[in-house]
Amino acid sequence: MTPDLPELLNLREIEAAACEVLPPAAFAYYRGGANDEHTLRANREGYAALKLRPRMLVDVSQIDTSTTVLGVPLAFPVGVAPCALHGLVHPDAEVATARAAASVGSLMTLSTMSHRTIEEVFGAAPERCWFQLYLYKDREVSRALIARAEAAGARALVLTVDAPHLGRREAIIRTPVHIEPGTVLPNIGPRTPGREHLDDLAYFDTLLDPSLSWRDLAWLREQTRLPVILKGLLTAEDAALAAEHGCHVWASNHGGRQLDTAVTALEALPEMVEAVAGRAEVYLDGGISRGTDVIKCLALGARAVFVARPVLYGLALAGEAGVRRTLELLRDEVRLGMALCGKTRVGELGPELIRRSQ
Ligand SMILES: Cc1cc2nc3c(=O)[nH]c(=O)nc-3n(C[C@H](O)[C@H](O)[C@H](O)COP(=O)(O)O)c2cc1C
Ligand SMILES: CC(C)CC(=O)C(=O)O
Repeated sequence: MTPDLPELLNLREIEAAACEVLPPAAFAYYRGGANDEHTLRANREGYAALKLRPRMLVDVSQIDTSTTVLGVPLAFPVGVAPCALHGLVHPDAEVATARAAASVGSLMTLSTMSHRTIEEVFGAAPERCWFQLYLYKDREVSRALIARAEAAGARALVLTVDAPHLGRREAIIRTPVHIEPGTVLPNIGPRTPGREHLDDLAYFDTLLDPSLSWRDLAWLREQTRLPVILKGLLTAEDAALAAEHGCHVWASNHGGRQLDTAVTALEALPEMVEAVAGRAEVYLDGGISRGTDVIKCLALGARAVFVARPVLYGLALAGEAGVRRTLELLRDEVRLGMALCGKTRVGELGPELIRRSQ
């Protein structure tokens, strides 16, 4: 029997409980990483290797975990990363996630590959949504999505740049994702004739534009006035280029789902923050499951972090309430962790808080 939400004391327990109830194809799709899953594991393991240097005898009777991301106020420095196909595990899909995020003062990044429409999701979390864009070969379809996201109130556009093709996720080769016949995936348009035999992710792969390059950012700028964030960068070189192109930076290896053995975003963060040199905001995702993970990322220069799988697991367990429980656990852990580090505001989290283990 699935335990009640209050009995699940941390994100790992939420994951374990969700994995018991997930349908096999959703489990394979949500959990999996690319190839041998080295990067997937490294994402999690990296946080424990970084040791904290807490300060004592600081008045921590008042802790303020709030911050802003591109002007959006966050009650704590954690947002929801874009994830495709929330509807595999809950009928309210991305609407439930958006509501939960808004209810705790977080932020929802809506994936291009969603079950629910941009307007439905953004309506559930006004002023608290970003739109994640996968650029299609068919620019006209992408242009229309950008216009709709902007009209519906998106506060930023997140262009995913680490997936010219989908990585090789062997779990979903074995157990492919097939959406129920008759289900409309609102942002992918009708099937291209001749591609009907493909499963939904293999089909999505055929829509992506592998020619996407820095030159396309000029086209993107012409389509929108929204701030643009490049998601999936992992080097100082690319972070510097992003800032030169007027974009913000989202350090990520896509949850170990793209290039296996790629560096972790946590490892890459210090060089990226240095390269950006304050010209852009820098965010991070990958493997976050504890408040101390969040604190370490902020100490190394991230403005905020994002979580993907933990949110999907909360959704699978209990819809909106499950996502809320996931985010509340992180929020409370961030607050306690800051107090135990002797820090009262996120602005006080700096590199002196971290000691690298030998
Ligand atoms: C099931 C699933 C679907 C995802 N879908 C998207 C997506 O549509 N767009 C995107 O940019 N990233 C997508 N990602 C990557 C996440 O945004 C994130 O970068 C990654 O999962 C790392 O976070 P995590 O370790 O908290 O899962 C997806 C990840 C998962 C697990
Ligand atoms: C539709 C997919 C390409 C979503 C994705 O980014 C992922 O599965 O990692």
